[in-house]
Amino acid sequence: VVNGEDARPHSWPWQISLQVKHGSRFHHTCGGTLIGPRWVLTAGHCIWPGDVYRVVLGEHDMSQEEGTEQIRDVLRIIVHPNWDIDFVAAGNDLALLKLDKSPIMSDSVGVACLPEAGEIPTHGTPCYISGWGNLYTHGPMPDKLQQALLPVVEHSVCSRSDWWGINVKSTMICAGGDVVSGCNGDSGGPLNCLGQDGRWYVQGVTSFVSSRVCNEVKKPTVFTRISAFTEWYYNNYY
Ligand SMILES: CC(C)C[C@H](NC(=O)[C@H](CCCC[NH3+])NC(=O)C(F)(F)F)C(=O)Nc1ccc(C(C)C)cc1
Repeated sequence: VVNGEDARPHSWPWQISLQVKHGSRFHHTCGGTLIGPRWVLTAGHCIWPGDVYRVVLGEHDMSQEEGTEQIRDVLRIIVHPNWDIDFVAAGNDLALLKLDKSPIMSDSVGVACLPEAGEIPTHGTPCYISGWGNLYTHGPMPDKLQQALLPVVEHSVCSRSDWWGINVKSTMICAGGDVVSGCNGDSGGPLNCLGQDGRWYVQGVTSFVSSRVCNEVKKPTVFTRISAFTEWYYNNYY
């Protein structure tokens, strides 16, 4: 997250760290959201065939053992059938991970609220991105979970030719601007938006930013719109 701040620990209890095994060690590669006791939603582009993953829940500071961390193995990975790493602009950048067993729910670990099918967050809805991604383009990863307020940019603006043009589809949400943005490593994490009922809903899964600079002017962060895939994840969730 570029130009964000340390999140209050465990204020986004559905935020997970997806970690990939290299040699004998695991390291953070993407964010994700706990959407059910044994199910995590992340980005399709976070998954590489043949890699071994694990999920860390209740994490805040990656450099400390805080006593709230819970580690789970990934039993099954279901990447959206229409995700294609060579056609990021087509969208469908989603994957479901089934955990070996449910984490223990607590103040630090909880399941996210998801939007109704087809719900579109309106222009200017307050949404926070959260993640352990780079603090700036090609910059370092933080130890503590970061967050930043990213107002929603409506599709009609985001799809202008000097913005994302045809690369942004109606199954995506744009949010943020030229100061705050997601960055590498935030992929797959949640876009947390305030609902009318005063609860936080995860409306998006962090998908892409400009390949030139994470917080490029007129290139807001682009998220997969979860409410466009309700049927897919319910059908795969058992
Ligand atoms: C150096 C990094 C920031 C490069 C940049 N990476 C990204 O945007 C990566 C993964 C993108 C999936 C495809 N590899 N996502 C992120 O960094 C995220 F913001 F989500 F955290 C990128 O490739 N961006 C990109 C790729 C394709 C498009 C097409 C839609 C034109 C647009 C942007």
